[in-house]
Amino acid sequence: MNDSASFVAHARWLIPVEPAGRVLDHHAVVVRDGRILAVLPSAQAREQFADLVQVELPRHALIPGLINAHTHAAMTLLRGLADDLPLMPWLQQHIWPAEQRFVGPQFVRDGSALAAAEMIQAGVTCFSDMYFFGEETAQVAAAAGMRAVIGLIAIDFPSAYAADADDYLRKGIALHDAWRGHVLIRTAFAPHAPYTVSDEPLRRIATFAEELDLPLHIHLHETAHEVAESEARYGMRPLERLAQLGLLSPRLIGVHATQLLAGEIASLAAQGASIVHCPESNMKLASGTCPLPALLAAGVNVAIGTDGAASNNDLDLLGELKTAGLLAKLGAADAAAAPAPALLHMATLGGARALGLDEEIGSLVPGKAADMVALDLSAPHCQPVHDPISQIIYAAGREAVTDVWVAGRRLLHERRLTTLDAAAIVAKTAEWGERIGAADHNQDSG
Ligand SMILES: CSC[C@H]1O[C@@H](n2cnc3c(O)ncnc32)[C@H](O)[C@@H]1O
Ligand SMILES: [Zn+2]
Repeated sequence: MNDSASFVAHARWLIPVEPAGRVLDHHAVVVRDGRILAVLPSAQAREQFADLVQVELPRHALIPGLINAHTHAAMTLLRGLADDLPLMPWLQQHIWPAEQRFVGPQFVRDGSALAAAEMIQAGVTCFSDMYFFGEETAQVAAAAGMRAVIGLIAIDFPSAYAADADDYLRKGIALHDAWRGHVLIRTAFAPHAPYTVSDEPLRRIATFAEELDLPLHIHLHETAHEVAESEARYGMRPLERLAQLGLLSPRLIGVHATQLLAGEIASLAAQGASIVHCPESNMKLASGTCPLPALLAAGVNVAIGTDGAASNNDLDLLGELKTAGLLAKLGAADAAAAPAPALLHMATLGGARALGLDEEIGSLVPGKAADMVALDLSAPHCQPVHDPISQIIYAAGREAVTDVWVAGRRLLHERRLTTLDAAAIVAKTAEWGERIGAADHNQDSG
């Protein structure tokens, strides 16, 4: 652990997330060896911990690091490639052909570095990824000092990454073994979706997830078309099929969930499963609306994700929270739906719980890792600060993020990336932009 992992951060407002909705004025977080030792009034901290470096955040709110619970990091290189399409034509006619043509280790490395830079600048300290060549994303995240949960993917069709179901599983387990015990990198099984993974691999994945004690991350009930196709093909809805195959458990992280019956919400709650809400991707692809207020009312653990940059088109998690709040209020015709503290919970403790990391991250309490984000609320568009939590979500946004720490290491220092070379990343991205832009991605255009 480096020296800088021990310090005292003094914030104008400290928002620990636990207990929910609490805002502490003029409080400090004492960090020792990358862990939170204490949270206490600043004046007291200055006396008791005078020997440590004092970090001053006089105009700032200090919150737990944000957790992007569903993304495809390397898809930053496909940002804006195919807008204004619904999910299946978007995937089948544009994204999958482009991936077949371009995705390889270097693509994933460069795209993941771009995503890491964007996410750190937006206050994201941990992301859960689902993409080909996860080893590359793991290396990029670890080198950047970010936490990541790398998806051990499975899909029924061959790719540059793997030939068949056995190959995907073998490579996934090798990836898991290679990173076992790493401080920042974890893994999760990540079968793509019920409509692209057959029964046999899904059954095996459920068994492996139990044996290895890993989460199970899958796109689920993303569109009405997915549900109708499952009914026609299997005689049941996707969630029911997953339940029959042994996937419905506290490990399950279902992403999107725009089509849920009341009984399905009840069984997700009863099983302790988690849902990742991706409102902007759902809106952009016109996939449907995740019933956030009903999920929260039923006690389902809800996290938030951006999805990939090709269907969003950014990795701005605070922006995603604002969208989630506005959409919930409109959809429920209830301005009290999804209050700001509940939204912040989704991006912190809710994400941590979904990923099985809630003992380690998700709130600013003693014992947890010092994953923290400082936001400067002094800009005109953030003034006055009646309610810092509301301000962060509805007025400040990612532009206010000035400093980011993971396990006490400062990855963003007064808006400057410390572990990534932004100029080099942008230059490499421009090269990919030219290569990808020069190609024809529309499978229908002959
Ligand atoms: C097996 S790697 C992940 C796979 O998922 C594709 N993808 C990206 N966004 C979505 C989405 O919203 N729904 C379904 N699939 C998606 C991505 O392009 C990769 O092929
Ligand atoms: Zn996705």
